[in-house]
Amino acid sequence: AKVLVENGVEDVLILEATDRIGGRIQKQNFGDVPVELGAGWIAGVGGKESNPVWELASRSNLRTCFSDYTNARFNIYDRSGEIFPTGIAADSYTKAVDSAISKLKSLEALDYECAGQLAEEASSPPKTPIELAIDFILHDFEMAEVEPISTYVDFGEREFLVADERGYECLLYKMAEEFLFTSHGNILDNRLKLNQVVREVQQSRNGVVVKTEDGSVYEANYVIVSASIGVLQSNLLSFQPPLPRWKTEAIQKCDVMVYTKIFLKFPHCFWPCGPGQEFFIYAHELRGYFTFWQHMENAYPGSNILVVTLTNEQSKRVEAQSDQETLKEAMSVLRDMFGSTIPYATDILVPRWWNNRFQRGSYSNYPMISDNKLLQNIKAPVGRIFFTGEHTSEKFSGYVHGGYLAGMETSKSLLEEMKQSLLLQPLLAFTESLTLTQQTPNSQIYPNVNFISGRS
Ligand SMILES: Cc1cc2nc3c(=O)[nH]c(=O)nc-3n(C[C@H](O)[C@H](O)[C@H](O)COP(=O)(O)OP(=O)(O)OC[C@H]3O[C@@H](n4cnc5c(N)ncnc54)[C@H](O)[C@@H]3O)c2cc1C
Repeated sequence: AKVLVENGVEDVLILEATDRIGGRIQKQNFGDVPVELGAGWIAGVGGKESNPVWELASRSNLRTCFSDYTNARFNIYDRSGEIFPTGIAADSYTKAVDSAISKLKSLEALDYECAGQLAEEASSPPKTPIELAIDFILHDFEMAEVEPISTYVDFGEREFLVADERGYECLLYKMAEEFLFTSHGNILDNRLKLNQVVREVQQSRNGVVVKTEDGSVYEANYVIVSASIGVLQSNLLSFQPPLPRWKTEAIQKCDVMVYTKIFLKFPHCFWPCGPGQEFFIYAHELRGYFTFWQHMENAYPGSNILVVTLTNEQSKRVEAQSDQETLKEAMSVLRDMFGSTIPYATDILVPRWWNNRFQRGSYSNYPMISDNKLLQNIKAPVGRIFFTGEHTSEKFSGYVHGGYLAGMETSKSLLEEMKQSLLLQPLLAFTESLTLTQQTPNSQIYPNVNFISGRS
């Protein structure tokens, strides 16, 4: 929206389903400190190019902490609370990396259709708890993307955790200030409409009609849909006429990753907090079972908060049960690692990204071997409807900077399209006056653009 306004398209409307802007960037106070339920890190810093989100953060003096994961693999606990000896951990890690790389190479060498099964057969699957834990860390975190990972190659390998009272979302408010009317940090501009759940997008030759859940109807020349890939896969939004098959097939083919950070508050700290101990791992027979832990003492000293990250099936499982059941499970894991005398957590916070009908997951995850056509089809406009969001970013899908850069790129494509249609206007008007006798041709192009979502 900011790019459009800065290029003279002032008549924009942002329709956001929830009562806040930010989407998957969301701060919540927990145990006296602000925690990030969604994006927490600025990933890709210190490289040859500057990450645009890092630049925004620097301009806002956002407080961040460097995250050093290098030691995590040497902090692997077994179920009796013993830390695996460094040699065993290093060997298991090397073995898992080699196996992942050879699996990837065999996938690349084979036809995609049958590659998955053959590669599975070629590599020996992880079996022991330590192998399963390392496999989880590698595939659900470090190597979840196709190599080379553009974020690290272009912007650098360092990652910084946002630890600022204003939250990661303050970057969005800062951006809003530059093109919307704001006062004391509140957005008062009526071009932002909150609590507007878009349910239907109807397009015709002349424009687009957008209908929301509360019965409001908006008309525009163009629409940009920036709902997540999970929402596009769900039945929240309907399109009239229906989207073409190449579009719906591409949308359905993209995987959605569920990533859940569970926060636990304790009366005091009982875990090691020295250098290299921010991240630790629990090895269990069930892959991904409360595997990846982080303490928040580096971000907020004295906060006594632990964070455990679950993904995919484990995320969906805990979302479906009560927080008290999840707390019981987490406590039993912590007692395995640190003994039975540790205090019981006084509070728990379990975000539910999968069951959130305005998200349906955490971020897009393109198949390891996918042809570029899939992404091109997901982002391609359909007539007057344009698509944006992290899932449309060619190089940075899954990240905040992916969403940010995709928004700018989509708006530029739309500006280009508007320019082209203005150039064609006299010609169209002439043809219409020939065919529609007695009717005044509607040759006026409205500058307004309806824009779905709070994130550009
Ligand atoms: C738990 C978690 C951890 C993450 N960690 C990181 C990280 O550390 N670093 C990083 O860079 N990235 C991370 N990400 C990814 C990052 O948050 C996203 O890639 C990015 O924020 C997506 O921005 P977006 O604008 O594409 O989508 P969103 O932020 O999802 O914006 C889409 C908006 O559309 C609205 N909407 C949906 N449907 C409708 C509708 N029908 N009508 C109106 N409005 C609608 C939604 O409410 C939302 O506000 C994480 C995400 C999650 C969930």
